[in-house]
Amino acid sequence: MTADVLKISNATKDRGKARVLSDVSLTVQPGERVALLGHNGAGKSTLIKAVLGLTPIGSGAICIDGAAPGSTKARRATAYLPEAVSFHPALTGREQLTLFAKLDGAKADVAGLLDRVGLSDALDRRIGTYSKGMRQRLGLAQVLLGKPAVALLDEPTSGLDPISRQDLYAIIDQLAGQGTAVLIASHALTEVEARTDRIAIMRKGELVADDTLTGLSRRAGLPIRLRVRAATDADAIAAQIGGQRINGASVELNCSPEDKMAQLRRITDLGAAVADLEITPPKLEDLYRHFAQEPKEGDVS
Ligand SMILES: Nc1ncnc2c1ncn2[C@@H]1O[C@H](COP(=O)(O)OP(=O)(O)OP(=O)(O)O)[C@@H](O)[C@H]1O
Repeated sequence: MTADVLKISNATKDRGKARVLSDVSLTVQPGERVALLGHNGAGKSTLIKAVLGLTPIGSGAICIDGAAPGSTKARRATAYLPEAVSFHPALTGREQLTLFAKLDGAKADVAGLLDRVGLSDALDRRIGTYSKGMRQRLGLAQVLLGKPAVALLDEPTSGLDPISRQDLYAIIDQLAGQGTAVLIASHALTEVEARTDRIAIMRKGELVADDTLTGLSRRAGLPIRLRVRAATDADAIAAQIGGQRINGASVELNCSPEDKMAQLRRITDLGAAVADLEITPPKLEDLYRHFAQEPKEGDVS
């Protein structure tokens, strides 16, 4: 089993009378990409700041590659990309990254790194002329530079166009591929659904879910949608399997995760009467709504 390179155990923090972190335990392993989700004010930034050693926790423990937050070892092992990363506008991308490499004491292939993040055409341009997406890419080049054990990325794709977002996630994949444990705080559910290994959801300072998409689906028990396209007679299919006719040719029905296989067997028993079958599991958006929203009175969790 791989060791957890980031280990947060029962972290609790109060700000005045408000509990902003409540018994939060979360681990990230080398090469793992974990999404940290939650409504505004749920405590994501506070947790990241605590890992960076910028704000102390009241009780519990945080361990980064075996070291305490804020210690020299932890700081060397951690890279952080804030939501709106800023650099010296008068420096070029190459100069800025060379400066970081010197500060880091690392021998770096600066031009190669800038090429990796798609900035090879802009390496000798002043950062003041960069777009937001270019600055984010430069920020990720800085993260890649240190080969960190842990990378904390706060809304890394906010304000970027769709292609830049995809590029950024490709770079994040490279980062994880080199063994970095990546924690991504985000509100972009569709992106993290496709590009992370595990989803952690915070609600009012508590970690209310921490699992793979499949695990979250199972726990939430939200229905799976089956859409059956009839070869000729949709009414006959609806009569046999139930569900609703949604157009001339298809029938749609929802089933629980436990009933899925039984339903599929009933559908395949219909043989050539079925032309096609689509299975749609709950989307992260539905799962997020399920876990991040406050339970209503009478709900059983
Ligand atoms: N410096 C501060 N002083 C007092 N309270 C703060 C401070 N920073 C954050 N808080 C409070 O701590 C709680 C958690 O805030 P935090 O910024 O961690 O949430 P978040 O999940 O990162 O939200 P967002 O998605 O809006 O960035 C909120 O109630 C917030 O008002």
